[in-house]
Amino acid sequence: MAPSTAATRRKTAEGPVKAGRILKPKKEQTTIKVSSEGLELVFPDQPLEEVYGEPPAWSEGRQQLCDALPWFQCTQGGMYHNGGFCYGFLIDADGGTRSYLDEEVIITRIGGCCTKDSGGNLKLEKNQDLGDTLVKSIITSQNSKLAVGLVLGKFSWDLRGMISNVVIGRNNDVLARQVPHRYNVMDWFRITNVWFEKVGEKYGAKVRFEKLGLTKKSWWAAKDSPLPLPIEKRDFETKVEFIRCQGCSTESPRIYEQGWMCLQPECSAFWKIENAPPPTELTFHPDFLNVRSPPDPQIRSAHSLVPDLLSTLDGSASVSTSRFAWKGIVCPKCHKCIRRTFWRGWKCDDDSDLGQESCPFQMFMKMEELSLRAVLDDFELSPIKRPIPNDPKYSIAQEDMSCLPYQKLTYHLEGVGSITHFVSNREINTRDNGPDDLFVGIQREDLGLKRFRIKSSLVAGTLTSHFAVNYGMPYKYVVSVDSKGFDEAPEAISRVLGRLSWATEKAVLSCGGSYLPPNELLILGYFEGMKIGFHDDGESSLGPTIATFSLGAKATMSVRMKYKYFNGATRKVDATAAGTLLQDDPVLKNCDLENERRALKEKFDAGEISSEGYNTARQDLFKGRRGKEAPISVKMELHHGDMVVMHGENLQKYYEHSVAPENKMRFALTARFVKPDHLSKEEVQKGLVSLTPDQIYDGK
Ligand SMILES: O=C(O)CCC(=O)C(=O)O
Repeated sequence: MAPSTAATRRKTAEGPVKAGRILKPKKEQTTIKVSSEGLELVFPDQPLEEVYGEPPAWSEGRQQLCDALPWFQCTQGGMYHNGGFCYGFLIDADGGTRSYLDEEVIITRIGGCCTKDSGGNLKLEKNQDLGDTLVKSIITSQNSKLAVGLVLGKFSWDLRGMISNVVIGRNNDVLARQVPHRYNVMDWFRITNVWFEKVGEKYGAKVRFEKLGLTKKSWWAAKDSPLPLPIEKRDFETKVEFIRCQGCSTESPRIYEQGWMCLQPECSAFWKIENAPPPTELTFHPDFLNVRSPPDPQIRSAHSLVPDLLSTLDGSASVSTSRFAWKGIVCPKCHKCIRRTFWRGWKCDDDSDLGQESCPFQMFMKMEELSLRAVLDDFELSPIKRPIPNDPKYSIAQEDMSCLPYQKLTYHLEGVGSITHFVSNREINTRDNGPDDLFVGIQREDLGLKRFRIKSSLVAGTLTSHFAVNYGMPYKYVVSVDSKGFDEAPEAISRVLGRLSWATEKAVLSCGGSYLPPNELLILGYFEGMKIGFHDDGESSLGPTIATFSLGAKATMSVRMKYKYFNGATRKVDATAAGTLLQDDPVLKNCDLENERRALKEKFDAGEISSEGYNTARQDLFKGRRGKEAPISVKMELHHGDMVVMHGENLQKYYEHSVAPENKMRFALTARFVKPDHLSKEEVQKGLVSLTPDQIYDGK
């Protein structure tokens, strides 16, 4: 027999708890509630039992976990599947009715096909069958003898000032164990059974996992529980009984104590014990819980449970800036999953996950300099003068000779603004203190580049896919980046500021604008595979001009109209709810339904239709149309040494841009004018620029 669990059986006043659906109690409640298909059972709180050990890896945030574990790369949902296989599974608050967990066996629902009801509880909204992607991938992993990594979530809430940790336990009751963290890596498990249960009027899939390594006591076992029996003393003879259904001739296992049922949803005998619906209080058959599969060397995991990324880093620049080097690691001291927040490495008490206890571990690499040869495939082989792209899909640039040796290309977006691309070349790049020297210089400085949390991210805690640091006036847009004063700026930064001031002036004056000297410089650093997604740099505290200087790897910059201006309405929340109409539709050139929208706007402006009439007409116009992203208007290849100046407030208001570098290391240094109003004296002080004559750039 398998070792008996030492789980404390918890009883309610009414009797044993029959299900493991956990509801978050309201603040003032002092009891834990467990629902059994609508029936809420209340039992008194009791002290938490200590667990036997420590998880091999853990995190308080989902992002950290996913960043460090290759077998659990899903920031949402309970299952990580890829290419048709299930690799990782989260056992969290909503395992469904009859969830079960002991030291070696876990039974839970497969997830998916659910919506949240008004209380935030998951409800099956449609039948989950063998065609469901999650069900298919779990069955494929089972058939392929692929072990699945399990993560135990802590369902915690503050109960009378103490954190409760509730785990579903043996015979469907609830274990109150001190699960140490929000996410706790358990172990590798084999999938032993996948079947369907009726839930209300629908049916959904369930899975039984069995721990692969039976020799070691599980860390989540109760502290004082007995050690597991040695393998040679285990009972591998007990088997789950399989019975053939007379209706569909398919075998189903005997899973429930109360009787055998056909578990094929399409069979008329499905979910019936002797032709009658089963009792609501179903429990698992002891054999189904106690059966253990004999060791099978063919069942293996596809990954390491806790990858040792650090041991693979040799300190060379090409390794430390590669894609895998900005993955998370598992702290070798405290086993916390840590993201690579810092340019030079990892720090266990980084501030990417707020409110965590700290551990002194940090791993900062020396970061050897990367040569231009390593990041530019066509270094020394690239054309001295680049042909101007004239793909009719995109806006065509106008070239002028006013800034030679730069090729000066200007894209005019009617009624919106202009984008000026200063295309560099070998002559410019190789000059003393030019882009080639600056690429080396900037790598030598410890600029304090860091990844920050994206404030508006759909998935809380997402970090930017680039490192950033700000100099000069504070710039708090998109991410809040602590600003350092220009008086602390290294030489290379001041020289870049000189260049960007030159480019800003040239671009702005040539389109009749007024030049505001930049007083802020944001440095972005990209490793292999990093990028900046679509965003705008518009903010009322910023001037209308933004100038960017590129160093290192080539990148593609794309500029497109924002969704709402292209479509005339905000994004639909879901297929049924229409997006909100723009209050004041600018009807930009090349927006969707441009002529129709313009005609309606003209009628409205001329007072021929009321505001309701205008809205109804627009709603009719957009009816049944799927909104879509605007096509790319301007596409630019940004090369080492190039500068781009975006000018016009409306450009940031109506358009957005993204940049995707192509190789291992790139820096983008972006200068803006931040309006000094509302800033403190100290903040204004940071933005004071005094370039030496040598740092002022003359365009050569
Ligand atoms: O990497 C780049 O060139 C883009 C920089 C950028 O978009 C920004 O700083 O807002």
